[in-house]
Parts: sequence; structure tokens; C-alpha cells
Amino acid sequence: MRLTGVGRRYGPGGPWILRDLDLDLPEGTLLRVEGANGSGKSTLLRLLAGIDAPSTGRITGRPRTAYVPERFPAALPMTAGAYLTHLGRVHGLGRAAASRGAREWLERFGAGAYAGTPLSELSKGTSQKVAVAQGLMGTPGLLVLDEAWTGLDRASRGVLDAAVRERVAGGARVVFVDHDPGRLAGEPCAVLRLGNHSARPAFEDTARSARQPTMHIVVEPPPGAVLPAGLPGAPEPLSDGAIRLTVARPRTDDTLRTLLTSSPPWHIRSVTEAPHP
Ligand SMILES: Nc1ncnc2c1ncn2[C@@H]1O[C@H](COP(=O)(O)OP(=O)(O)OP(=O)(O)O)[C@@H](O)[C@H]1O
Repeated sequence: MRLTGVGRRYGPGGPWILRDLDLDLPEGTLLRVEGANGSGKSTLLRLLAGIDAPSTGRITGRPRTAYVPERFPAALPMTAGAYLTHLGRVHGLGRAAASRGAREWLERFGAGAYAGTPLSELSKGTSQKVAVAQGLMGTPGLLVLDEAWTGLDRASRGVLDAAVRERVAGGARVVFVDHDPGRLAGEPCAVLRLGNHSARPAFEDTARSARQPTMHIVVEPPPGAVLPAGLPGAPEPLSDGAIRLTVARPRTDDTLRTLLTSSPPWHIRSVTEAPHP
């Protein structure tokens, strides 16, 4: 996977948050992204996960991607176990393996008792365990972790550390942001330090004109199919078995083409502009 000349700014007149970024992410890379508040760490992670697109430059060779965002959208009307099973299917597991994986990850995180609990009723800590577990279902080639350790108890942080080591040893790329400088110390880890941008307009000033629209694509999987590799991250299962992808508008056509030309083709139920966050 490679980033070539990647830049992102929110709107034509907005300041560059990232600029001229060239980055190679060969298999087995562990990359820590550092930088002051507002330096663009989450922006970069969203670009890597494919839920936002660069204003300039290209990202090529993205493998199947899992993304643990800073904030977990816990509003889906399903239980923790059903949610993880759905995501396991999305990430390429068969039905039995997905349901076994869901159970095993919840147990490893000490949350086995919550498999039958609706997502909306989980405590903050347990929600975070589910958010992390969804990124670990299946074996994505790129795992993007935005402060994924925050809110986990000590034992669960250790479980995530071990999972990251295992994935990297298995050839996956893992890119993470974490406030603890000692996170994954001892691992061979590349570090990308993002620069400080001063005199940047406040978020509210730029957000109105600047937001790059994102689209919701709702697709219905053909029986037994898994999402084609390389699609943007953050697929969300809906309660009726369909899957919602959130993609930056410039990536919509590519994503639809990939889905429609895969064999068997996926049924596209709807393509709509995502509501502004
Ligand atoms: N959707 C958006 N619209 C406009 N500006 C945005 C948007 N998202 C981020 N920004 C701007 O980009 C800057 C970088 O934000 P980002 O969240 O990527 O930084 P960060 O390094 O992850 O910060 P933190 O450490 O505080 O989480 C912010 O200061 C904000 O001004």
C-alpha cells in the first residue's frame, strides 16, 4: 500500500492539514502516527481507512481494511454478539467461524456475558471492547486503530497489544495513534510524526464550506459472498443483513464498480449522501 503526494485540506481556502505525504506501507508494517493535538492524526487515519479521500495525491494498493474509530457509533439496533458476527461475515468469515469469532473475542476481552446485550445498553468500557473486537474479526490486511486502547481496562489493553503483534507478524499492516508513548514498546515500529500547523482557523470556521461529502452505499450481499478486498473501511451491518459502507464521494464510483463487477455481483440498494456529523 502506498500514499503518493497525499494532501488534505477541508475546503479550497482552508489550511492544509496534511501535505505532500509519501508513505510506503509494506506488509508487516507497524506504524505509529504521532503529533500534537490538531496535527491531523485522525485525518490521516480516516484517509488510510478509506472513509475520507485526499484533496490531492493518491492512495493505492489498499488491502481489506478494518478501522477502529475514535468514537464508536453504538446506535445500531442489534446485540453485541450479532453485530460482531455480521462484521465477521463482512470480513470474509463463514457463518460458523464468524459466530465463533464473535464469542471468542468477547470472551478474550472479558465481555462474554454481554453477547446478548443490545449495543445501546453497553457501558462505555464494554462498547469500546466491542469496537475493538469488530476490527479484529477476520484477518484484514490493514488495521487502523485510532486511540483504540483508550477506555479499555488493563487486561483488555494487553489483549489488544498481543493481537496487534500477532497481526503484524502475520503480514498485516497496523497503523495506530495512542496517547501512551510506551504503547507497544519493544516492537519494531515505524513512527510518522505530523507537523504542527499554527494559525489554523477553528474547526467551526472551516467546517461549513469545507466538508468533503461522504456517501452511504447500502448493499445486499449475494449468498455466501464477502466484501471484495480493498473497499473502504468501516462497513456496518444493518439489522436486515444488508451492509452500509461510508465512503468519501470521490471514491463512490470506484466502490460501486468493484461491487457490481465482483462475482457474483452485489445488489446496490441505495446510494445517499451521509448526514453531516
Ligand atoms: N470535518 C472537518 N472539517 C473541517 N476541519 C476539520 C475536520 N476534521 C478535522 N478538521 C481540522 O483538521 C485539524 C486536524 O484534525 P484531526 O482530528 O485530524 O487532528 P488530530 O491530530 O487527530 O487531533 P487530536 O489529537 O486532537 O485528536 C483540526 O484541528 C481541525 O481544524
